[in-house]
Amino acid sequence: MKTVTTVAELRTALAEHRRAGKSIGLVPTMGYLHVGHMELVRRARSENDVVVASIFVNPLQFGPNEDLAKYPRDLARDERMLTEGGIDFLFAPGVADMYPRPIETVVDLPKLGSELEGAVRPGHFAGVATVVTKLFNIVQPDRAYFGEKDFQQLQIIRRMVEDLAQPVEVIGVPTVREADGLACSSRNVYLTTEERRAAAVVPKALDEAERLIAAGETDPAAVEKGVTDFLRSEPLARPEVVALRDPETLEPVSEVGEKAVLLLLFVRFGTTKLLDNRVIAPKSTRLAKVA
Ligand SMILES: Nc1ncnc2c1ncn2[C@@H]1O[C@H](COP(=O)(O)OP(=O)(O)OP(=O)(O)O)[C@@H](O)[C@H]1O
Ligand SMILES: CC(C)(CO)[C@@H](O)C(=O)[O-]
Ligand code: BAL
Repeated sequence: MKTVTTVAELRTALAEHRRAGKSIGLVPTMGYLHVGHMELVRRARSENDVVVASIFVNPLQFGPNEDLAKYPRDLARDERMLTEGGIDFLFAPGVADMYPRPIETVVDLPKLGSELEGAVRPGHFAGVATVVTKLFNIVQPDRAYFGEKDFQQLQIIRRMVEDLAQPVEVIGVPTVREADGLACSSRNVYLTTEERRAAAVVPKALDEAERLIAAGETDPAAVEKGVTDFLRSEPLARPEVVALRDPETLEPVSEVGEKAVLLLLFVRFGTTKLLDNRVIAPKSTRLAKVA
């Protein structure tokens, strides 16, 4: 694996492979890697001739009061993990490499990007869409890999690629979890021992939603309230988003049970924000599965 920090160097290295007709897979990350990231790497490795991972803690997607400065970083450890994962290039630019001048051009999805997590983090998804577009332009990958853990991000990137005809296949990878069900996340290291124990309530809240819907609840507001109450039964959990939505458009649903619905959670423990979600299958499929 070769670590590259400048746009020019990466472009030169990849041009040769592209000329030789090799397919290129991209795994964009902010580093401090864990087994969730490595699952993206494994998928990319199995589906492409050349694999590029990027590590860039993108200032554009952090709000003024967010954790940009303290975001966990360990490049040497990440390099070891990516070498083991068998990737070809690590693109690890500095801020001056990615943004030599303050950026004037922004990719924004004002509607999709301002809801749910976007309502709690104004401007976040414009920062994500802009940096992902720039990474796509630099790497020109055939395929790019994103985790379903960040479900809204994945749908925003899919929509951006469709709207702007970006020539990339976007691949969503299922969420990798810890033994107690908590989704692996770089920010889990911020949790105190007590908060980490308490955080197991988040995946359990997804089960609670399934239970309520399987028991016949069809009113989305009632399911959202049931899940919020369940989360609040854990004193350290502060639910900020508990929303049932259409999995593709992310729009509110009027009823649950007939169609697949997305449950999206954004829950704070102290200053740490945790995300999780589940697409809950329609009743008919669940019955079919039982039969
Ligand atoms: N548990 C996971 N399973 C699958 N993919 C994941 C998981 N965690 C992160 N990813 C994906 O890895 C990519 C890079 O994510 P990122 O570097 O922000 O890590 P993260 O663990 O989500 O960090 P944070 O704690 O800051 O949210 C994203 O596409 C993200 O969805
Ligand atoms: C996609 C991404 C690498 C863009 O900075 C980031 O939002 C992330 O790690 O999910
Ligand atoms: N994991 C998504 C990137 C972020 O929280 O900024």
